[in-house]
Amino acid sequence: MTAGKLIVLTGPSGVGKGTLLRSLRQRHPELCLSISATTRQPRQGEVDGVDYHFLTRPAFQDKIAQDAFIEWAEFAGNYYGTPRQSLETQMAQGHWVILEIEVEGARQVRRSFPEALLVFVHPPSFAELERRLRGRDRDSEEAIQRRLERAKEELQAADEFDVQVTNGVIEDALQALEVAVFGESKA
Ligand SMILES: Nc1nc2c(ncn2[C@@H]2O[C@H](COP(=O)(O)OP(=O)(O)O)[C@@H](O)[C@H]2O)c(=O)[nH]1
Ligand SMILES: Nc1ncnc2c1ncn2[C@@H]1O[C@H](COP(=O)(O)OP(=O)(O)O)[C@@H](O)[C@H]1O
Repeated sequence: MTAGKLIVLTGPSGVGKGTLLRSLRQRHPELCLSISATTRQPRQGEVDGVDYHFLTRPAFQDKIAQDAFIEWAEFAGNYYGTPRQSLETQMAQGHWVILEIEVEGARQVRRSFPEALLVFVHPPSFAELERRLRGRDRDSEEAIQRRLERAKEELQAADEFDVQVTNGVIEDALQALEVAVFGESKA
């Protein structure tokens, strides 16, 4: 069995990580996406076990105690973590696995998996980040404010990562991401 590759996509909430990953996986269906656990309430249309594994805080804390996450972090008042077992199974099968996680979790992955490829996504400007967060109309004003506060810190950490991509024109960002992951673009 060959070990797979681990790729981390990080950057502020609302920058377009999820959007980029959806497009990347349309072009490269062989890429596996890790499904995170969270204590956040499901948004309308989100499905347990598909978008996230939705857990109560005590259940999440039990899993922390059992060392069931390869990384976890608190973000905007909720816990988020990457389940260890499914990731290790996919990697052992030789799959390439992508994590879409915030910066603190990405730092933990760097420590545990130094060979992982870590990609940081920038917004074209802070004003555009705010516009995207508001435009998707999914979070309360309080949740948006917490994401924007956190974004300021996260943007300062960009230099810690292997590759930095700016998500201005989506096609350009996708191409840069493809080059980072595969060494070439299909576009
Ligand atoms: N550390 C960590 N962060 C995660 C994980 N899953 C999601 N996140 C990040 O948590 C933040 C909030 O996620 P979410 O509430 O779904 O909001 P959204 O990404 O802005 O739509 C985002 O930056 C996600 O990338 C995880 O397993 N671990
Ligand atoms: N390159 C882009 N140009 C304009 N809008 C974008 C771009 N990428 C993403 N968006 C929009 O920005 C919002 C946030 O994107 P999303 O993928 O949910 O971000 P994240 O997963 O990083 O929180 C969505 O409404 C999405 O359609």
